[in-house]
Amino acid sequence: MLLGVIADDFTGAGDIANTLAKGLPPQGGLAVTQYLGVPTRPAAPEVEAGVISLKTRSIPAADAVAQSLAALAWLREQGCRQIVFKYCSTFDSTPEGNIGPVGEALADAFGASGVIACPAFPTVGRSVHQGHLFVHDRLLSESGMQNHPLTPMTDPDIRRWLRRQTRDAVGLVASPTVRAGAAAVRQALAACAARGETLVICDAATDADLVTLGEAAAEALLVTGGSGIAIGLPANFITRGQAKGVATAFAGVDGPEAILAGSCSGATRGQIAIHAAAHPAMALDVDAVMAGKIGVGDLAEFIAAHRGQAPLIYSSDDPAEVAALQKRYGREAVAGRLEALFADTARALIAGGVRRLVVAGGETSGAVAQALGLEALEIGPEIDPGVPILAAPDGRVALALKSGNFGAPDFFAKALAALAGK
Ligand SMILES: Nc1ncnc2c1ncn2[C@@H]1O[C@H](COP(=O)(O)OP(=O)(O)OP(=O)(O)O)[C@@H](O)[C@H]1O
Ligand SMILES: O=C(O)[C@@H](O)C(=O)CO
Repeated sequence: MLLGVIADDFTGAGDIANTLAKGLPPQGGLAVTQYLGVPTRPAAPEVEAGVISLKTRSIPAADAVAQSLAALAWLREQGCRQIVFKYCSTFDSTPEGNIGPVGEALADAFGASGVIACPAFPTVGRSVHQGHLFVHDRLLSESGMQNHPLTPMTDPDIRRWLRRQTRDAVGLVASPTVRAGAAAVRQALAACAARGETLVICDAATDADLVTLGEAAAEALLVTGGSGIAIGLPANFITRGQAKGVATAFAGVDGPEAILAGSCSGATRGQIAIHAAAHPAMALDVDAVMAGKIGVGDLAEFIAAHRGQAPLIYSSDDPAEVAALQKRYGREAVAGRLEALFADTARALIAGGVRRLVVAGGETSGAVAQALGLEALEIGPEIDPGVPILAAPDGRVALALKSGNFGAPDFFAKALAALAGK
């Protein structure tokens, strides 16, 4: 294994696995496997990039650090020459972490400083200008992310936001330097390192900027960022003759289907509205869930009753209703209960014969993927930017795990068709 990724959530892991598998024309990408948690066995010899999916975005910082270091240890045992710490393109974190604590702990493990930190993902509108993160033409803090149920993002100055989480000062490599090319970036990162800046926010507004950052990072032991930071990395290994450059393949999986949505993002709620207008959809009554009046049996029954019609179950609600529920029950309690319900339901559905499963939301997908106990997934073609098809190695089940903000308006129907190989 050449390249190892430590991802702080499951959909984010799929996102960067997709980027690494695609690579850039004409070279192509790497042979990628996504692992669910730290694997207990060595990687298969053909794997060139291994992406370890953790669920560390919203847990206490010390736990996130411990899990990330365990992932690092396994990836080093597999011989990785470079590690990427993948977090969200909207920099999802709290003032306590976990981007800062995990980033610095990984840097310490390598004795590294002047480490790139870049969440930019221009294909889906995330760009960094003078250290400020934008979602399309809105500052992060006015993009809807200020209402996120777990990690409300209220400061678009991600250098300042990250500094609240870190031990050391945070650097900035702004776009004039990035536009000056890889050598200028390397020089600026070295200057940051000399000033004691462990993590360095790097501007990027286009894929070309990310390719430059990737080129600048060719020899770096550690890189951190959103999936965009990986755009240029496969080429480094392929041009050096260390990796072959492969195209992804997927034959399709047919059979019963289900869609589960726990994401409350604007994008997911829009996708739910479009899907529910033409397909069976069950809106969860969260008060009834919290009271134990609705359980796995009810959800599994709904899916079974609508087999073949692309049935959807969702807990997603608008920010005001989410805030009211959180006030009533506590943020962690309601999130935990819903995630457990979706996870147990997914396990029951797969046991009952469902073979195509679409899940919306990173935390929700993490809970579901853990419950399914799949250790490794192969990366198939991209459904929409940032969302690949994921296939169980035995070819029995195919999954689409969608980050909250990703996907076209008709994503759910599109994903089920893609999982069937259509
Ligand atoms: N109606 C609701 N009220 C309160 N919390 C909810 C509700 N529905 C879902 N949740 C919780 O909100 C969280 C949503 O996070 P999740 O990561 O699944 O989606 P997301 O944040 O939109 O996606 P991503 O992390 O990929 O951007 C989950 O913990 C989920 O259980
Ligand atoms: O970077 C992103 O936006 C996604 O991969 C993600 O991590 C959302 O959970």
